[in-house]
Amino acid sequence: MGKANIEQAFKSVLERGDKAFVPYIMAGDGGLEQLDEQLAFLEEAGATVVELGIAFSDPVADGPVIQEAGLRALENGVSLTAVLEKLAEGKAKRTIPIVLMTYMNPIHAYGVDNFAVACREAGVDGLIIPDLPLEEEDIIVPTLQEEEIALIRLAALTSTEERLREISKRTEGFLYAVTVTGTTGVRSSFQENLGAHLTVLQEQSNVPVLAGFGVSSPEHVHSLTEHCDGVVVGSKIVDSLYKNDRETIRALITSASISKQK
Ligand SMILES: O=P(O)(O)OC[C@@H](O)[C@@H](O)c1c[nH]c2ccccc12
Repeated sequence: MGKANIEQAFKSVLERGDKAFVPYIMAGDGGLEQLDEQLAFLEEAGATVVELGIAFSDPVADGPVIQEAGLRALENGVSLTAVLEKLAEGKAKRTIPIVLMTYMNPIHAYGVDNFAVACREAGVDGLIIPDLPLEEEDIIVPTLQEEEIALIRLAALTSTEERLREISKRTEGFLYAVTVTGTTGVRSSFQENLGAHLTVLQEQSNVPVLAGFGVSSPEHVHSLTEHCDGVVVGSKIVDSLYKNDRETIRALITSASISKQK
């Protein structure tokens, strides 16, 4: 359960020599009744952990593909409460760890302590909260620790060295190394010194380092995982799931699995 579940999932992938693959999907894109099947598909396709997004009216870090998926989810009437209920219902059927991605506003509306308890009851193992800076973490960290839920921190390319060290030290579950400046979404290439940046983060961090933002092809997965433990892929997965192009998703997930390609 919780943080330990995430740690175990990474451990077994990395110990067999594979890289970790974390797909991001928007909860309720296609209707919340699809969620259980979507999670089962990702688990069966070989994902390590799933990052599940909660639609929000003001998604500052999200690019166009994720924003549109969020609008579709909101049109389907999806809310944080509805997603947590759905996750709780399907909990016994899943083994793949779940990380929720939500902004602070819906958490405040829910009530911080109630939210942490509801996450545990729903089988949520970790959280990504992009608009929660290190300086404000105290409002939620103690209660997450009590419920043993990991808080995954984001390392930005623009952060100072000192800040990156602090983020690497504090993060739980994994370190989310953001590979580009700006919002989420497919990019054709990455900046030249990215490999060196990821290597520094790997050295500083006691947990796996995963690169995310702009990753959309097996080639990206191969080149990034030369410098880190795995990848997070959002827009490409969201787009492919919307088009029901499951083969593209399978191929992407398999590209992180070195043992399966031999
Ligand atoms: O879509 P991309 O470029 O593949 O990037 C992953 C990203 O979508 C996912 O991790 C995510 C969606 N919304 C976020 C907000 C902040 C940080 C990360 C995210």
